[in-house]
Amino acid sequence: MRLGWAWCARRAIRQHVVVPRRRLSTPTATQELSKTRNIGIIAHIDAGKTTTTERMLYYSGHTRRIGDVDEGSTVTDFLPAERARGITIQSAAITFHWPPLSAQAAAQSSSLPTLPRSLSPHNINLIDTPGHADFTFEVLRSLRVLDGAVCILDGVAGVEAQTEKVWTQAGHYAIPRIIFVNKLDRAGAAFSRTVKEIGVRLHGWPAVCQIPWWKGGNGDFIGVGDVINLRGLLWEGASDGSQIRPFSMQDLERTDIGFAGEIKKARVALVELLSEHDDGMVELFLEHDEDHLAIPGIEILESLRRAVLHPSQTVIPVFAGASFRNIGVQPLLDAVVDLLPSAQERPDPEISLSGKTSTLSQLLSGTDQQLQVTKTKRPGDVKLLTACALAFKVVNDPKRGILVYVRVYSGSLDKGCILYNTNLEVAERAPRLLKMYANDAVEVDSIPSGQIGVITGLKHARTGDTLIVYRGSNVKTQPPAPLDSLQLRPIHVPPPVFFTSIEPHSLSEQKHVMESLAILLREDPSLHLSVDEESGQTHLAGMGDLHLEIARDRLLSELKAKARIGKIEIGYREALTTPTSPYTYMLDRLIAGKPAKAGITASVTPLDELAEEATHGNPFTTVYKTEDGNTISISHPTLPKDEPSSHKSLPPHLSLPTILSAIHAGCSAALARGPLNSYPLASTAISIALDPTTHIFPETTGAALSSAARSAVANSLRTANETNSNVLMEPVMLVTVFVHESSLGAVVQDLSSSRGGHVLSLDSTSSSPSSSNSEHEPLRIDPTKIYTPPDPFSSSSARSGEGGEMDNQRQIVARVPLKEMVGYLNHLRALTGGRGTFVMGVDGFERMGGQRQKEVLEGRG
Ligand SMILES: Nc1nc2c(ncn2[C@@H]2O[C@H](COP(=O)(O)OP(=O)(O)OP(=O)(O)O)[C@@H](O)[C@H]2O)c(=O)[nH]1
Repeated sequence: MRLGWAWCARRAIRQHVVVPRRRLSTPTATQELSKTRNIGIIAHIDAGKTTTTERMLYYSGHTRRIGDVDEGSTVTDFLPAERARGITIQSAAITFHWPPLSAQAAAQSSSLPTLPRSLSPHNINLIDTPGHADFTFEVLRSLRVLDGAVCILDGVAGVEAQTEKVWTQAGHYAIPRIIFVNKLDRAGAAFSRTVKEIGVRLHGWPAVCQIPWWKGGNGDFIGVGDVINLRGLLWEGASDGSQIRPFSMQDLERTDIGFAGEIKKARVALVELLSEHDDGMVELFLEHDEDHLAIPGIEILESLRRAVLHPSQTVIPVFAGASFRNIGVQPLLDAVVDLLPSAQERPDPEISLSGKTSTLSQLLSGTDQQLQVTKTKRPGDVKLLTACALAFKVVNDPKRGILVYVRVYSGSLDKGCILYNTNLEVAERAPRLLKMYANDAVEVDSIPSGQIGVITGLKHARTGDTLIVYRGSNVKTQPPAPLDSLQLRPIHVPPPVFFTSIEPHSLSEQKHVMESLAILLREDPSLHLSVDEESGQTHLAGMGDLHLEIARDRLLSELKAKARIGKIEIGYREALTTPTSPYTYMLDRLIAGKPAKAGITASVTPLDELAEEATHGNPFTTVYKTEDGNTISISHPTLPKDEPSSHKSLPPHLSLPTILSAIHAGCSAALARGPLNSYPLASTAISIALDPTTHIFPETTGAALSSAARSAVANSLRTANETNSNVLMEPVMLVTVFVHESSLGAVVQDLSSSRGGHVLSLDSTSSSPSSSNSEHEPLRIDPTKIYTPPDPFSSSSARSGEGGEMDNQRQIVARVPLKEMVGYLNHLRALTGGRGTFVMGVDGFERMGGQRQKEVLEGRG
């Protein structure tokens, strides 16, 4: 027997064939979408994502040597900061083919289910995602553009906390997933236990598609048993893992009868499992006289595929390997092609338009009832849309400048097209389009729907922005409403909880420092920058201390900014305790050499959500919400929003939208710095009462209104602080800790007594906070009902499989102040003998106790 991919990869590698660039750049427009896989690799930090990706690139013939994470020579971890730390920080998107293009000759058909899809070359767009909790938003942003995912688990550590978190997030996006249990060569590796954990902690039925092959039953890890095709695959000979020797069941029965028997058991279990989830498999089973072993491998593959593509995926195909030893990667690539969907097979992307949500195809076909209502005035306008894409990653490449990675969802982005950015409300031309092959780029003329590519030369687009092309577009004009508000898959980024100060070494360095910061912010919108005009201080805020550490390193080393960076501190917030009376600020001075005049009447109150709800939908009131749970409510009783023709009291150069956005900007600036200790305000409601007869003059400009709003709000906040003294709020985290039962008491005691946390629940690991809060209850699976092959090393492993320690795993969910969680991992490890893990996310801001507030205000916090 000869394996198609093994043969092709071997030939490509033997001849040192790096597939010619021009061939790779075959116009993507002509490539069949059905032969494209947009996939991501998700996992816990250090599970082996980068190591596996390097092998994928090598076997696809794309690289000539296998990069090594430990040597810092990988293709995907290409930022110096990533290489230095050996971790992935930024998602890199790479395109390659599997099987290699040279396998074309071996392919006879790929669309018919009589042969596996993996016999003919497919275009794989691979997004490598970071594993560290501080980079959760990197992961979320990547998830939005994926059509499928490979989750890599460390076969020693099993399912880890971060994996569970990302897995659940991927589930919310309904992304079909398969699992690769990696590192099976390591001492303590336990495949069986890991498979059971998949069932219990990832809430799905593991479909064991491969079982590990240990030499002599308990020796080195040498290959896998292929349960789908009933054979053994032995990696031998070449050290690069390119030579794989297949063993038929007959061969195995002669040489390793125990292993052959286990493959058969696994096959029976696989068919039984599929029969419970796929009617097609029941029919096949009956057709083949109820003989589990007689069903052809291709039929098993098709049944698995149907189960994986089911919208609420409950069957999780599991594969085995050790990437570092070059074992298992080629069949994993086959599984990507065979089991994960093409863009055509994915549900329509979610959009929001004029604040309503719908899907892209409903919008394009005009079938969405909700949207019909909002666009009644000009229903034809959405038909002007010719292409729609999401900028999912911005990377500053030292050689090529700013690269904007996009996923196209409809139409085609053509070289030179004019893109309208609906987030930033600017239009810009796309001068060059590229396809990225790791560090290599190939210029293309277009990026069609369903594909991932790169635009260079854009000046504005940031990570997360929606880019549209419409008929009649022009760099100077906006698209007609409602197209101008179209947003693809919007995500919510919670407020930053750490910050640091940045001070350029000298005035002459300031420009470069600010430009470098602007690059960082374009790349990563979960970083926030605030410049305080009064003190001249610049603050950079982020989601975690590592997040800011990496930003700092990149700023200084990579972008060569010359600045002093302060220590990383917790981002506290300020809040009011009582409301203020309305305060009017009248501005009358020169701005940029011209007379400017404007008035603003503002009052500030602790946020009352009910009152805010009551104003919703009122044409005489405009409400903005800011990220820290503040609201800015502007009442304009003589200026109805939907009747601009009645705004006769306004000077001709001012429109209501200009006025509102200027006031919004001024209020936001005032909220960024509170009077108590210069922290931003949270849970504060600003009310502005706008009366054109007393606040707007012929000399009123947007800048004047903004400045007046800022002063009015800042004065109100100061008054509140002087009379009633404002309070500090601190970030509180929702923490989920996974521990063995024996450590439960100590960990709970530590969280609730020493760290001032509130334990919300104690549970077995079969429920998670994120899923239990959701409308869909997670599937609870009895681990004794999951098939697994025996673990030869189970007695020496840290956790046992069948029942055993896994049943004694406990999950603690608690709310704990962030300050108490700094450095918690080391403490948890000490309390749990190294076995406890945790994940956390911001749950909100809470008022601090008097003593703690005093400590922070005195600089001891
Ligand atoms: N023994 C063994 N070690 C492995 C295997 N795969 C990866 N490693 C090692 O595990 C460590 C982490 O591997 P990476 O590939 O960087 O893991 P990662 O998941 O990309 O990590 P992040 O980028 O930080 O999220 C490295 O030291 C690898 O050499 C394997 O199959 N066996």
